[in-house]
Amino acid sequence: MIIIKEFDYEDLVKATQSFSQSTLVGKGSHGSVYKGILAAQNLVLAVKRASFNGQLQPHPDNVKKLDNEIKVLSSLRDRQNPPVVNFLGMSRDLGSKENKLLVMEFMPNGSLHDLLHVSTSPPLWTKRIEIAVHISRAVQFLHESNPSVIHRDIKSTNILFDSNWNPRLADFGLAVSQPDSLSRIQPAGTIGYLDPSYTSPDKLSTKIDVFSFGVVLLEIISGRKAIDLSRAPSSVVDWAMPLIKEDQIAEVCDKRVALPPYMEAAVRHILRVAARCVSPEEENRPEIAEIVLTESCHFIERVRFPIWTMVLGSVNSFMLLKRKRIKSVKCEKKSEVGGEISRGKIILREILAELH
Ligand SMILES: Nc1ncnc2c1ncn2[C@@H]1O[C@H](COP(=O)(O)OP(=O)(O)OP(=O)(O)O)[C@@H](O)[C@H]1O
Repeated sequence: MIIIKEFDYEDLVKATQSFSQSTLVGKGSHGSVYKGILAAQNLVLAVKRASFNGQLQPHPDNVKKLDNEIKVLSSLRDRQNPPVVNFLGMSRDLGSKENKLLVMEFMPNGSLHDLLHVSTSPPLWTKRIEIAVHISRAVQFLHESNPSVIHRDIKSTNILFDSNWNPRLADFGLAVSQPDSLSRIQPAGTIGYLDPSYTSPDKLSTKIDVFSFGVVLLEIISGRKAIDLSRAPSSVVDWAMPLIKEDQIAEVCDKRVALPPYMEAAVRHILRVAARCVSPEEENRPEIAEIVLTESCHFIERVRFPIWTMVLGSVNSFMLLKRKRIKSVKCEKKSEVGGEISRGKIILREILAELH
């Protein structure tokens, strides 16, 4: 992986065709992201610029958020292949706020939000579980980084897929790094994902990310948006919680894709984890490490187990077939050896002979 820390501003202007509409990927609350191609280095980039908010200069609040994003992403850069969007660098400091640009690896496969709510082919259940496990690891990576990072805006639009369709956490505009002066940071986030008890700066903790992660889990399993005003209740949490409590798992599951019976246990487990994550009381929510280290192993084991039962099932059918075919052989063998040879041994010997 090529890591370039500082990009020439003019090169980025050229790469994005002067921030043309045709290269605009999307606009967020504080910045716009453009797709850029640096032909010389054979790099496809996502270039983020602070929004101007109708002014001639980028708005200072937006520049602050972009600065924050650069600071947090650069602090997470050390690890190889981090589960967050790959930070490549920024524009060389020319002393002008207008020229401040964040440069990331381009994520070509859209967001989890699009996959769940826009795509005409919603993800299969194994993919959903894989995504859930990946995101839990990404959140753990942030919380266990040194210094620890709280994302504060975990949501399906901020989970982007890389070229291998692995989900990565993006948009660190609201992220806080622990040594920051926490007492001055006002609560922020996105309605529908925001921990309702996060009402004052002193309530900031990693558990607010755990709450948002729980909402994302509910979204992944149900295929419902975090907030859908066309439904009652509009919040996925308010809708799903009573159903999970009554163990009405099938009711919560996205009906666009049939849930294979062997995956029911894994999905039930994820929904129970989600219910704990979105618990109104912070102390009842698990730490992300607990979810990743214990629960995700269960997800995988529970999903893999049926594969083994299928393999064992096929071996069993094969044995039965063989058993029928060698029934007569068995009698001949018995008389041949003149002794009591166990039925199992003969069957096994015959099968092994055939396999040779
Ligand atoms: N590295 C990237 N590669 C490809 N697309 C990206 C990348 N980063 C962001 N985007 C896309 O650019 C758009 C703007 O992203 P941004 O993170 O600024 O805001 P947002 O998450 O959409 O909104 P908000 O800031 O309100 O949370 C989104 O459509 C997002 O999917």
